[in-house]
Amino acid sequence: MATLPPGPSTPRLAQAVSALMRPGRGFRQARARYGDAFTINSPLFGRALVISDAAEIKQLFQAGAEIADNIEPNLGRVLGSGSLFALSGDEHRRQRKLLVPPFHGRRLAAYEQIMEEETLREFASWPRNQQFATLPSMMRITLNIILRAVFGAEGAEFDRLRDLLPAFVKLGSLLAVLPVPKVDWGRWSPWGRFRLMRREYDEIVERLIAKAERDGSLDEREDILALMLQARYDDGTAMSHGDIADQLLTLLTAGHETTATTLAWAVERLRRHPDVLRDLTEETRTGGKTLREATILEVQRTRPVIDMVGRKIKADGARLGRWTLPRGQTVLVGIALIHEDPDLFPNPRAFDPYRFVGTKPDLYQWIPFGGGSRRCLGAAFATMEMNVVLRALLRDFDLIPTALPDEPWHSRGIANAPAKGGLAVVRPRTLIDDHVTRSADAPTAS
Ligand code: HEM
Repeated sequence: MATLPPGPSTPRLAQAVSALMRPGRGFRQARARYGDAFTINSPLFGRALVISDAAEIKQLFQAGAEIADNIEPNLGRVLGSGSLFALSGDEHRRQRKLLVPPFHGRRLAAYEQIMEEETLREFASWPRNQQFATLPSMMRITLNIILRAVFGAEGAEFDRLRDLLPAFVKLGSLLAVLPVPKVDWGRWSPWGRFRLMRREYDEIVERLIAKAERDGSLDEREDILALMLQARYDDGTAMSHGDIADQLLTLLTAGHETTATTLAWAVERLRRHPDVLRDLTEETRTGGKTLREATILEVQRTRPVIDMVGRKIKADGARLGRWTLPRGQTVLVGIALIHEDPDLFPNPRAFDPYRFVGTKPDLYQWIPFGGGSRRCLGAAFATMEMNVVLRALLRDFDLIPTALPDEPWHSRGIANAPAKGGLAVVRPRTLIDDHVTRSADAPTAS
């Protein structure tokens, strides 16, 4: 048996409850006590090695699927056996190859219009001069964006999915971090309710697929469902309807809450950093984006909404940095831990977007999207989405700074959100503001 580093000796359940109640804290305390690698014991992962050393993380992310691959947590059971989250090795590679094209280049640019429209639609309902939590609003924006990107035109099925998915994702996200019970408690149990929702989701998707297959202009559509129906594996075969349903659900769930919680954190951080907010507002209103892009990077560094990713060791005696690991060993990468490494990010607890101005982060050190061959498929999509939403916010509203204490972390199951939902107070910008800004910017006559 491999010698793993020491770690907290509290019982499994206590470690899991603490991780849910106070996300991030347990890992930080363990790192302070045991160093950058330690062992935890959790009901979901068993005895797992947690690493946060940059070189070891890089090695793990770069290891081939025959050395380190999918951790296979409950996500597969929640999202379906065809979901990318459930697949390993060649099958993962095969499916991922088909899913990459909609998330890059020209295809990606086609979604910007949807992002702007959905943002403005939601912003129209924002209360003015009155405190409100932005998270529910960000959730509606990101849900509507991903629904439209995935299914294209709106309609009855679309409306039903808009109602069904928030509850479905919320329950699924919680079930994904709980062990599956050995006994089936029937339809009223959380898993039972989840199965009923899944059945309804499958029926809706089947109807949408049938409609799309009758659509004479399928090849002109930009939505992901249409692209998947036309995609072919290397051997020329098409995706099965079951696999399409699983992948679409994967995109709908993975792409919705994570982006919304990051946006709520952006609001929370910016209101507490008025200097950054002022520069950012000015930049946006004069058409720039450099500081906004850096701000998104810094929000994700300081408030990574997913605080760990995992891999399962697939080879006997695999070497990972200082460790020789047995087949089956779970390794977790502490995302928040490496983001707080002072050797990589000086003064790491400070919120300082300027650190990313004029430089791109190292993608093995700045890892809110994970890394390697399983890195988040929607990273570019999410980044563009956050950029569009923040651009509209800063352009159309004055976000009022606050002296309130920082919002603590709150675990929603998979994603960690600001506990008060990213409270905001906004004042709409008026034509008078625009006029004043323009006059102030204009060169003064001597
Ligand atoms: C700020 C927003 C987001 C964050 C923080 C995030 C984070 C992550 C993380 C940490 C992983 C696991 C990576 C690993 O194991 O190395 C992941 C995987 C994934 N994400 Fe995201 N994600 C975000 C948005 C999105 C969006 C918008 C989509 C789709 C539209 C998406 C789709 C996926 C998919 C399909 C995977 C599985 C990739 C695979 O197994 O090959 N994510 N994401």
